[in-house]
Amino acid sequence: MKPDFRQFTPRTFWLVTVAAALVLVAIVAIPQWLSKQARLEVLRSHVAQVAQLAASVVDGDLHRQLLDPANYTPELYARTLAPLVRFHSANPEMFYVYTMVEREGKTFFVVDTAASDDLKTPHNLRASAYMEAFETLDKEPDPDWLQQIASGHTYVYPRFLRDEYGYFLSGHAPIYDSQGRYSGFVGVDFDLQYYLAQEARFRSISIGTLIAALLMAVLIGYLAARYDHHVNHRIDEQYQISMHDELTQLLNRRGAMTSIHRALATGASSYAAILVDVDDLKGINDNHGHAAGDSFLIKVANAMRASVRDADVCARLGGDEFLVFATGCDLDAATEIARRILARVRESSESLDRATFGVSIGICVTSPPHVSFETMYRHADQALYRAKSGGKNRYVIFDPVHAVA
Ligand SMILES: Nc1nc2c(ncn2[C@@H]2O[C@H](COP(=O)(O)OP(=O)(O)OP(=O)(O)O)[C@@H](O)[C@H]2O)c(=O)[nH]1
Repeated sequence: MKPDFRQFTPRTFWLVTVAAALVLVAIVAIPQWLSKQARLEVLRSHVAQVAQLAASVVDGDLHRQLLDPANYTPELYARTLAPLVRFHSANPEMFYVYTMVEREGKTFFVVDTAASDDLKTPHNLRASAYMEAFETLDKEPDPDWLQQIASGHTYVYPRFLRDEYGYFLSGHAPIYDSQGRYSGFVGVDFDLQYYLAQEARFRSISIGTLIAALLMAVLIGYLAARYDHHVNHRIDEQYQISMHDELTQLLNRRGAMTSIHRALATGASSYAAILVDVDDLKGINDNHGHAAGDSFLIKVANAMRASVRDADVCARLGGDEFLVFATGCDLDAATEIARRILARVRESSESLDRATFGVSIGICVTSPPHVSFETMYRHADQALYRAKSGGKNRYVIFDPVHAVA
């Protein structure tokens, strides 16, 4: 059989897809987020090392002299700057390389490699002037960052920060003169673009794995929804089989009882129980074979089905006993149903070429408040007994006068 791919339960599809997407995206995204943090940490330690190297190339004695504006000469500035320019030219991934000094909590540029014509850099840099004040536009993440540098630590910002030169991850390392005195500090700036260029290589992998996770979630949702549909379909099929008679496809006793209880709950004005019993089925079996008996049972079932409304309960209770349970059905309507069944059975037995084939019918009609199926069934059965004893192939209405307790 060709599979029908539309056969699935949409509700299950969406529930499972969303749940699977949450789990899979979390499984994919959390390691990605953690590895992004790890990559930033790797970059920070790289920036720290570069800052330490830059600090080590600065002549601390010259730099110490330059910290006092009274000592400033272009010549002293150029001599102090020269080794830093060579260092910067050898490491073109850096943006700005400079030195600074702190005065009363504020920072001022001392030398800046961007001020040198000898600097070899692919970047278009704006040079800061000697003793130009510096300020970040973002809030300083560590209020004591200057104290940390002054006490000998290499300080790297925890994240990229914005100042008037751009977005940078900056590293700062202290400079010491030949007597070991703290003499200002070096700054190296790594531009955000540098970081983004590194990250771009990971981004396509991240997006690819996220899309794969989402597609996987959709597939899981679809397979779960198909399985759910299949299982429900099988359960439904089993339920239908358990409720129906195999030979006639009418409801069986269990199916009848379920439908009757549902019908009784509707609180209709009247109910009719019409019991139909095949006449002399044993004789039919004996004389014409079991198959003929079966065939007649099917004809009786068809005659009953054709004589009632779709909403009425039409069942084979077992053997040769059938039942119609009709809701909102008064005595006239019930009698009419019985007549129709008899007529149709007669028609079908003519086609069987056996005038003796027939059914007997017992009718019981009741109105609320005292509607009990068990009682109705018993009364219909008493009426049926009278139909049989009265000569068969007829219907009899239950008469309380003949009631047997
Ligand atoms: N062919 C066939 N016969 C069945 C089936 N179920 C029950 N029977 C037969 O139906 C007969 C019912 O016998 P009885 O209850 O004596 O009823 P009856 O022979 O119809 O006689 P009356 O009801 O008195 O008219 C039995 O011989 C069962 O074997 C069935 O599914 N197919």
